[in-house]
Amino acid sequence: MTSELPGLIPDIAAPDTALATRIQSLLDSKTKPTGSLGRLEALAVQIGQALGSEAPRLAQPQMLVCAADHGIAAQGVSPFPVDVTWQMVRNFLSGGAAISVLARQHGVALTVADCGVRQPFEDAPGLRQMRIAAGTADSTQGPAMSLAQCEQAIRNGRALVQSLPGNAVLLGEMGIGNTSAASLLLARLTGRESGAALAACVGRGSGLDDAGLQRKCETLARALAANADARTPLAALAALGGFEIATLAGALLQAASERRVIVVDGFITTAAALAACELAPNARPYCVFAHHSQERGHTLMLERLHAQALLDLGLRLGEGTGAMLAWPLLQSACAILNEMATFESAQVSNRA
Ligand SMILES: O=C(O)c1ccc[n+]([C@@H]2O[C@H](COP(=O)([O-])O)[C@@H](O)[C@H]2O)c1
Ligand SMILES: Cc1cc2nc[nH]c2cc1C
Repeated sequence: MTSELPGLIPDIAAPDTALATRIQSLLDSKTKPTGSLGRLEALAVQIGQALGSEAPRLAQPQMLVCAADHGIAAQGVSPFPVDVTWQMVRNFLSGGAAISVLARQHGVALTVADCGVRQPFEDAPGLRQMRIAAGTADSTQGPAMSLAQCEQAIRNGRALVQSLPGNAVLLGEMGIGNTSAASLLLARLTGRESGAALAACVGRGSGLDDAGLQRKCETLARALAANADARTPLAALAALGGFEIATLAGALLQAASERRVIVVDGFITTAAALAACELAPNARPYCVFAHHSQERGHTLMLERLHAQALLDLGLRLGEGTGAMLAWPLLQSACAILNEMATFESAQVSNRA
């Protein structure tokens, strides 16, 4: 916890281990060999623990996609033009993007937040205006955000979740250049700042070729050098992150403080979770990591968070698509816990 910033980081309840034990016993009483539902059982325990109930019911899940632009994109670290962020947000809102389709398929409400896309948006249903600036500054030249901007983004994310109903949030993002910001956070927060160690944090993002990847690594090394003094989690988030990443970190912290279940999408959303959990380690048990992204560095990020992702589908889209695809597993975990018969109630013999 960062004590010098009163009110920025909410109090988050530590997980109730006695409750976890009770939920596991309940699962063990169901009509199945002990442990035979594998990781679905651990998921049921985690959801019950987060929601504080032996009979957890997921209610009014909210898909939140945070979007912003990145100054570092000017260095040619993405194969796509910056305008794609703005264009894709419009696509989210008009219902044609992958996340729009999947959220609709699963009956999950979709909210898109403009946290700092270069070009502003007119008001639209489903859009929250939370822009801090027209993209971050280029982190190869100095901090991407001021500390004040970063704090504002965290507060915006907290307010956003506070305004949404339900007890589960699914988090996703959009932002050309944001795999660079996420890799920079991974590199700084895990001390992998040069050579092969840095290269292990950096991937092809939305589709760089070999030469592009090489250039991206060199660019990120310059950004780390230009922000060598940003070493605390908050300073690193400000100097190397992005408006959408900081907003997501705030959203996650607020959701954890309200004991909501949090479904974390891919590489960039996990970077937000990494920063949030460095700021408030108690947030970690509320996070379900939806999928293992193809982006290089995600494995290291998940390791740092002691997390095993639910799915491994070779996804590298972002937007929250992996979180949305994992959602039915959370629903199944709750259904198992709430609806399965026990050996006793179904009069099934339990072992010889
Ligand atoms: O979520 C992921 O794991 C993921 C991996 C690679 C790329 N993306 C998406 O691609 C965009 C960033 O890619 P780039 O190459 O512009 O840094 C951004 O909009 C992300 O949502 C997302
Ligand atoms: C087209 C496109 C869609 C995306 N969705 C999330 N990130 C994206 C990046 C691109 C380039």
